Order: sequence, then C-alpha cells, then structure tokens
Amino acid sequence: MHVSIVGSGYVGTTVAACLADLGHDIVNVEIDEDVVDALNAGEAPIHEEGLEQRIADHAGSRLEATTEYADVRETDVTFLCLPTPQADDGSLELALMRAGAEMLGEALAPKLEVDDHLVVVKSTVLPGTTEDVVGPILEAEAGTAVGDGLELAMNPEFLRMGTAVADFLEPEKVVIGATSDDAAATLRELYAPILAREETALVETGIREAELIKYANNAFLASKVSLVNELGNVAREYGADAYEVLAAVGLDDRISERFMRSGLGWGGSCFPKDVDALRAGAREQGYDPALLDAVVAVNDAQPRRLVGLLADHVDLEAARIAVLGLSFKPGTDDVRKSRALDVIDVLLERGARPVAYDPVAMGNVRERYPDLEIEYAESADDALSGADGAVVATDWPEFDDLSFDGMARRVLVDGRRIDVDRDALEVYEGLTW
Ligand SMILES: NC(=O)C1=CN([C@@H]2O[C@H](COP(=O)(O)OP(=O)(O)OC[C@H]3O[C@@H](n4cnc5c(N)ncnc54)[C@H](O)[C@@H]3O)[C@@H](O)[C@H]2O)C=CC1
Ligand SMILES: O=C(O)[C@H]1O[C@H](OP(=O)(O)OP(=O)(O)OC[C@H]2O[C@@H](n3ccc(=O)[nH]c3=O)[C@H](O)[C@@H]2O)[C@H](O)[C@@H](O)[C@@H]1O
Repeated sequence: MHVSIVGSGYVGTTVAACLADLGHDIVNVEIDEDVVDALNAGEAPIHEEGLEQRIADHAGSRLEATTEYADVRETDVTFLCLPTPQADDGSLELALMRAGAEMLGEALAPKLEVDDHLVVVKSTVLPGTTEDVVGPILEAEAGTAVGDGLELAMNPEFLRMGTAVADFLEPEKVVIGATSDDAAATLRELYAPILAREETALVETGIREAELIKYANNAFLASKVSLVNELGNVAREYGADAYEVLAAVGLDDRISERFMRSGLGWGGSCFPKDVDALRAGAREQGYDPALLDAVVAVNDAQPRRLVGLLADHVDLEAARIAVLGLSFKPGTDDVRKSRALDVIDVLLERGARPVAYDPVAMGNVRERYPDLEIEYAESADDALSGADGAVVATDWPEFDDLSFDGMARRVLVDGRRIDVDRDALEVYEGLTW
C-alpha cells in the first residue's frame, strides 16, 4: 500500500520504518528539513533500537521523506503523527494538528476530485477531535465531504520510548475507530502481518472510543504508578518493604506484576501531558476528575519527599549532591518532564550544589535548560567524588555498579530502587521502602 505519514518524530519515524519493513511504500512529510535530510540519507533522526537499520534498509526505495505535502497525492492513506502538546493551562493544544490538517486538506483537493483517500489520526487527541476538528478542516480545504471519497479513522499508538520498534511491530492490541467499513478494512489490510500474530488483539470501535482508549490507557498506567507510590510511602511509614509487598500483590493476575515500581514517579513527554489533557477535557465536559487530580498530586510530591529524606542526613546548604540520572526513564535521552529535574529544582531551592551525571541525557538538559545552575560530571564516579550525598533519579542499569569510595559522606537516597551495595554506604535510604 502507498502510505504517507505527516510528522516524523518518535511516532511518525517509527511507524514509517516499520510499515516500510512490512512491505509498504512510505512518504514522510515533515517540516523540519534536517529530519527530512537524515531520513533520505538513511539515518534515524531519533535513537530507538532497530530503527536505524530499518531506515538504512529502506531509504531511497520504500521510504522517502519530503517537506512537500503535495506528495501525499501519490498515496492511498495518510497518517497524522503530529505533536499534541499541552497549552499553558494543561489543556490539549491543537494548533499544530489544525495547521497540519489544513495543509493536508489543501494538498488532497485535486486527488479527491478523482480518487478516494483515507486520513488516519494517530496522534493522541481527546474524543471529538478527529470528527469535529480534523474532519471539518479537511472537508473545508479539500472541498470534499467525509464519506464522499474522503474517509476518516482514528488509530491510537501505544508504543513506549526505548522499545518503540518492538512495541509497534508486536503490540498487544491494534485499535481502529473508523467512519466506514472501507476505512477499517484498509487499516486491517495495512496491519495484516501484525494482526496475524496470535498475541495481538484487534479492537474495532467508534472514533470517540478509539480516542478515549488512548487516554484511558495512559491514565490507568499513571494511576497505577501513583498508587504504588502511595502504597510505598505508607509501607515506609510502617517500616515495611514496599517491593516485597507489591511483588506479592502483583501475583493476583487482576493486578499484574508490571508497572509496579514505586519511587520518584512518572515523567516524560506523554503521561504528564495526557493525564492533564484528560483532566482539563473532563472539566470542560462538566465532570470533576478528583481521582486523576490526586494521581497527579501524589506524583508531584515525590521529588520533594526524596530531597526531604536526604535532608534528614545532610545539611543541604552549600552541600555537593550527586544527582544520578537525568532522563525520564532509562534507555532514552528524553528529559521532558523528567522527575530528575524536579529533584534538582528542590535541591537548588534548598541551597544545595547539584552535580549531575547521565550516560546519554546531559546534552539535552544543557540544550533545553541552559540557565540551570548545576555542574555536569563526566561519569557517575566523578559526580560522587567529594559529594556530601547522592540521589538516584533514573534507574540506569550501570548505576547498579556504583562505587562510593570517593564520597565525602556516603549517603545515598535511592528514588528508583537500584541494586547497589548497601553495605558500602553509611546511609542507604529508599524513597518508598
Ligand atoms: N512519543 C511517544 O512515545 C508517543 C507519542 N504519542 C503521540 O503521538 C503524537 C506525536 O508524538 P511524537 O512523535 O512523540 O512527537 P514529536 O514531537 O517527536 O514529533 C512530531 C514531528 O512533527 C513535525 N511537525 C510539526 N508540525 C508539522 C507539520 N505541520 N507538518 C509536518 N510535520 C510537522 C515536527 O517537526 C516533529 O518532527 C502525539 O500526539 C503524542 O502524544 C503516542 C504514543 C507514543
Ligand atoms: O502515550 C505515550 O506516548 C506512551 O506513554 C508511555 O510510554 P513512555 O512515556 O515511553 O514510558 P513508560 O515506560 O510508560 O514510563 C513512563 C514513566 O513512568 C515511570 N514508571 C514506569 C513504570 C513503573 O513501574 N514505575 C515508574 O515510575 C517511568 O520511570 C517513566 O518516568 C506508555 O507506556 C506507552 O504505552 C504510551 O504509548
């Protein structure tokens, strides 16, 4: 099938490379020329395992990138993989989606005079966005009504950063919300090799349901982590080990052992914005999402609690504190809404001198937060050298082998339950255990 993909970030690039791998012909439409050049040169604009090879294999044959929207006319289906960030008040910001839909509609106008086209929203959007915002913009620009050759569908994406390719090619579910049977059939055909897997469920539903499934999924996962954090905080008060408690709780298959790691909480480019968008959307609909508000409140409190634990042992004023890990989770250099940055803010507020180390994310912090007054270390050992205390903010596997010999005071507060040699420390404290 000929497929165009608008937006070539984490999702668009992964979808493009994987669909090319499945045998489809892909055109990526992207406004960032550097990304277009990288893709056409066979290079991955983002780091994800298995992506570079797939792009190198297919660039110049089944995979090409362009800044020209007109090229979508050569394709049968277009996926919108545009960013859906947060507005200042936390609500869903649709300006980029609207702009992309306008350009797409305009580009599709000549094609729709003679041929059909399916537009699929893959970005995370609140219920109603596909039918009430994207659809009408496409109709106005293309001069064709939905159902009259222009078809609409919503197909949310559940991949995780760090395992994007494997998650896309081997998902637990493919969710399709479509305006017509033909649109759903086109997507079933496109995903045929994935749907042939026994482990992958196909969910065919309405467009609004498809939109909400994505938010409900992320809200559930974020809530699960906040709940284990709350239980972890309670366990700590009782002097009980939350990891032992939750490992046993997870044996109940209604609960499951996955996503049970308590500690500093959730960050990243997805959970925070999606939970906030759902809360804002629910309020707009007249519903008060009290539980989701609490889920965010528990998450927001963890960094301060972590620094509080450190302050029980170290006078933070002018203290050199090693911050181990900056990315929002291991396996990625993404620092958006990383809990590590909240820890640093609290440390700075309390007069400490943070010295940060991360194996891959320091460049991104420097670039995004040039005014952040912290020192960057060359290695974890460097960060720990002469430190009056240390915190673990990201559970990079290499931190399991830390040596604390060079520390001025061997005090470690672990926000991620890593596997360090506790006997080598004067104080080992866990945030939730
Ligand atoms: N990153 C993730 O792990 C996941 C993200 N999502 C959702 O997918 C959507 C896209 O997210 P990401 O790929 O992470 O975003 P991203 O920010 O990594 O990439 C978006 C790309 O779109 C490009 N772009 C912006 N405006 C454009 C336009 N008018 N025309 C063409 N290209 C344009 C940008 O230059 C950028 O390369 C969001 O709604 C997000 O919530 C869903 C599942 C997973
Ligand atoms: O909508 C999205 O974009 C994506 O958001 C998340 O994926 P991601 O943000 O890449 O990362 P996760 O692995 O889910 O971790 C999110 C945060 O939760 C934290 N976490 C996760 C699991 C856990 O047990 N404990 C915990 O604190 C992680 O450290 C991280 O900060 C979802 O897992 C994906 O299914 C979804 O597609």
